[in-house]
Amino acid sequence: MTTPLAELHMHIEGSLEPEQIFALAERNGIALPYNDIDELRARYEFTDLQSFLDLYYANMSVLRTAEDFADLARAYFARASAGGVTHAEIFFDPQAHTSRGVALEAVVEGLADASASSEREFGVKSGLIASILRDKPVLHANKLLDDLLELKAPIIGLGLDSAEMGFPPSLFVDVFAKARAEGLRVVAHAGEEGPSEYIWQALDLLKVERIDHGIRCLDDDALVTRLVDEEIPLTVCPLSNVRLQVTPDLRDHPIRNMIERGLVVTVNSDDPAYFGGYVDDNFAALTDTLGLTDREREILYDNSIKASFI
Ligand SMILES: Nc1ncnc2[nH]cnc12
Ligand SMILES: [Zn+2]
Repeated sequence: MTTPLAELHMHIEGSLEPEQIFALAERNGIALPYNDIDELRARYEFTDLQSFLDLYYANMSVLRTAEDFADLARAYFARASAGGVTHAEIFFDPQAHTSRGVALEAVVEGLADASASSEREFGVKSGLIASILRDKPVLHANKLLDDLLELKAPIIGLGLDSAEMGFPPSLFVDVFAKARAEGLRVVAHAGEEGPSEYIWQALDLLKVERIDHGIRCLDDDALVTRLVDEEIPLTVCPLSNVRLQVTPDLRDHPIRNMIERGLVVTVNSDDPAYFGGYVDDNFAALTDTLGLTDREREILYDNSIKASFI
């Protein structure tokens, strides 16, 4: 029997592979600013989070219909399943689509359709987490939640992502309070590029149940103690951290230190089409580079199931 493994931090738009970008551009009659896949791939060199986000949002132009979103999610489930994933809680960024004229209904319909059959088709139990773009106006976030509730979108939770610095969790207290009151599970990206203060805010003000990334907690001993004592899971993304230069090299990645300090760490791919691979590729890289032990792997797998909402 396969060992259960949950992927808890993966943006479905970040699983859009270069080949799919070209196929969807052709299907939807969209002109791309690249002549071929190699020219596109040459752009996958990032200096920080924003340099990645610029390309990530630009490439979404090919996603137009419910079918596009369903195909994207099915391709992810197939690949994740091959990599040993049995549960997946996937983020999507509704505002990145509605802002360019794609109806929220189309986004939700496509993703919900693929998610509803992921267990039967791919052996991956799944749930959807709508994520707020924190670098957009707060009023847009409130409207997004209202629209999702009105649509009765089959989401399990609300998240917070996009450019972190200068967009603290404190801006989103009201929308997170409403989401919790509506029975949604809540998570937030915090402490990826931003300071440990943003992790405190996500816990104290948004009352999140997991922190996405969170590696900057290591700057703050009192925060580490809190995260350990309250067993707050951190969804860490090692290859992402290296590609976005949050960590200089995988050899320097603090994941072992985090495990040793008793943090509830999980391993995830974040944006697998952009950062060098899926969750199994992240585990393989940790094994090759840091000599991840069988015991550490077992802890990380166990943590992923404990931290899962589904
Ligand atoms: N690593 C990341 N950080 C913040 N927002 C994101 N959206 C997609 N990937 C992200
Ligand atoms: Zn992320």
